[in-house]
Amino acid sequence: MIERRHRETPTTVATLDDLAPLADYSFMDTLNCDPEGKANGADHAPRQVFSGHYVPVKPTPIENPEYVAHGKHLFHELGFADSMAQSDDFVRMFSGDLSRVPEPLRNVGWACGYALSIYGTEFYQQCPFQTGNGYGDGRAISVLEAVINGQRWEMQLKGAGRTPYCRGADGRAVLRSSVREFLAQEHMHALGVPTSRSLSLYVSKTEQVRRPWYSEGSRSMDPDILISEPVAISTRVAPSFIRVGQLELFSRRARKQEHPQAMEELEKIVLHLIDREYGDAIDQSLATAEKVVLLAREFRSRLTSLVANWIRVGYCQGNFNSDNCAAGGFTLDYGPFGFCDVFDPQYQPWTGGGHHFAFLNQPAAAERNFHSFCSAVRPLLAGHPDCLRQLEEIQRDFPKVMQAQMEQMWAAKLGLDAFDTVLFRELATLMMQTPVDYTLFFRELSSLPDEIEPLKKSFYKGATYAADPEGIDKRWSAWLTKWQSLTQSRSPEELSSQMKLVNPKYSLREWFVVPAYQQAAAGNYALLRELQDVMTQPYAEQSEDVEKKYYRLKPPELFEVGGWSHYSCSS
Ligand SMILES: Nc1ncnc2c1ncn2[C@@H]1O[C@H](COP(=O)(O)OP(=O)(O)OP(=O)(O)O)[C@@H](O)[C@H]1O
Ligand SMILES: [Mg+2]
Repeated sequence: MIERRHRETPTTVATLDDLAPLADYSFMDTLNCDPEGKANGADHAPRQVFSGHYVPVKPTPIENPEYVAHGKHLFHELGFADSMAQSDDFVRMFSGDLSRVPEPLRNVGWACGYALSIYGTEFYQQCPFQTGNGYGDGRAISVLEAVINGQRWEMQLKGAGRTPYCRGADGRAVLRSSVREFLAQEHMHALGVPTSRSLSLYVSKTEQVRRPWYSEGSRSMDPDILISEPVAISTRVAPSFIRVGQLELFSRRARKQEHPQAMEELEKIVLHLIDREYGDAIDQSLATAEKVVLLAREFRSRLTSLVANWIRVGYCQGNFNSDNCAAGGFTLDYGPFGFCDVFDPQYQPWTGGGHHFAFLNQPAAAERNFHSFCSAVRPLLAGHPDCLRQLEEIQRDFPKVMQAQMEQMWAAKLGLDAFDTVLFRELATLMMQTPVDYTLFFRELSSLPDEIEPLKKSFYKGATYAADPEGIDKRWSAWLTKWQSLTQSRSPEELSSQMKLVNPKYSLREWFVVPAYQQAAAGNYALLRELQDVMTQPYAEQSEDVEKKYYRLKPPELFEVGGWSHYSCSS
């Protein structure tokens, strides 16, 4: 759990003409296109898509696009020149206008269907046709696969207009949600947590859409007004965007024998997933059934590690359905997410999300998604009893592996060689009763305080604390003494610096992001840039100025305010 070093390659891509030859659309030869799809991609009305892995769709460009931000670290990793993000042809392409891209870039993108399971239960109601054939990328359109420095990346526009899966909605994303997703992806990567990455963000200077939102200072749970917001297109990048829900779609069709190619389509999408996400871990020459067993084992390892990392950094995904669970084991879909302030096992910023997706329930939610994954790939093991048995075992042991990851993570946060149940239980109780700011507490602890005074910087001092401050302080002192005795064998310098690579100093709290997207909507990107800077070095001490602004408790007046502490709509 250390901060990623950014592998930078020399700039080789300075223009779209340099990028064009790196494009590789070979997936179109191995995966199936929707037979009813239109080659020109003029396919924007909601309809059922009965088969095929992808539908050709032309993005709908936003009007009068303006540059907002680009992912500088990703640009450098890819060898892209920073100046390209503001060049006319790049802006045009990544704000949705593919009409003039240089060959061999194509002027039609693609969208994919997927199914939905919520907490392990299959859903069809969200599909306008009640069949599952109308659900999928409703506003996400991929425009390119490219092999850059030996690595393959898919680039996907979000908010690029309607697709056959739009369900009657506008296919747009507003600047607010795009800024949130853009910053969070960069922050997550810098935290060392696997994630889709931010490439670029453009806003329209003229096009707006209406969305339900909160009036200023509103304490309502649900939005109480409709506001007009500028539309934006952000581009995210990953080796693939295959979701657990996507495997489920093809598996459901195979199970119900919906068409003659259904089983073959399931096998193809699973092999494609292995190729894009697990190429290093799974030997290509194996038979499909053996590959599937290895895939399940590797995905379990990635998913459990991912969720332990989310909890390490205080992240709640909020809507951890199977369609928001990337089969490559990284964070996907920053919708109603949040980074917590107060430590609260039930923290869930999304008012529609329910407790099953709350902060410390994420391991259980991940298990449900893993069950959905196992059910989806199981048909490929028919006739292979040994592989079926192995898959069952892998599925059955999920909680054990998850628990081991969690204990390892808590031990690392506390600078311990091994997890100590008693110490942790007392800490969790104290953190809830005081309560503490999660980020501040662990960061202060990482400086190895002699007494509890420095830790008090993280105290919110709620009713339980106020009723008996001396009593609680005493328990904190006793806890600290016990913790000190367990860490004594390590050199203090080494312990502290190791803990500071596990416990970030800065986290992307919602009340930092709100003013940044508000300013951005008024055309001022200064705060957004500052946040981009601060939050891409979350483990660094940074300047006194930065510390004063971003290393502090959440102001009391911002608790329980709609849009700042909770939200119902994320798009
Ligand atoms: N404005 C919109 N127009 C069309 N489809 C939409 C819109 N907003 C959301 N959707 C679709 O509704 C579904 C549920 O939305 P959700 O918030 O999980 O996804 P999202 O944030 O749009 O997408 P992703 O999971 O791709 O990050 C998704 O399939 C999404 O494509
Ligand atoms: Mg989603």
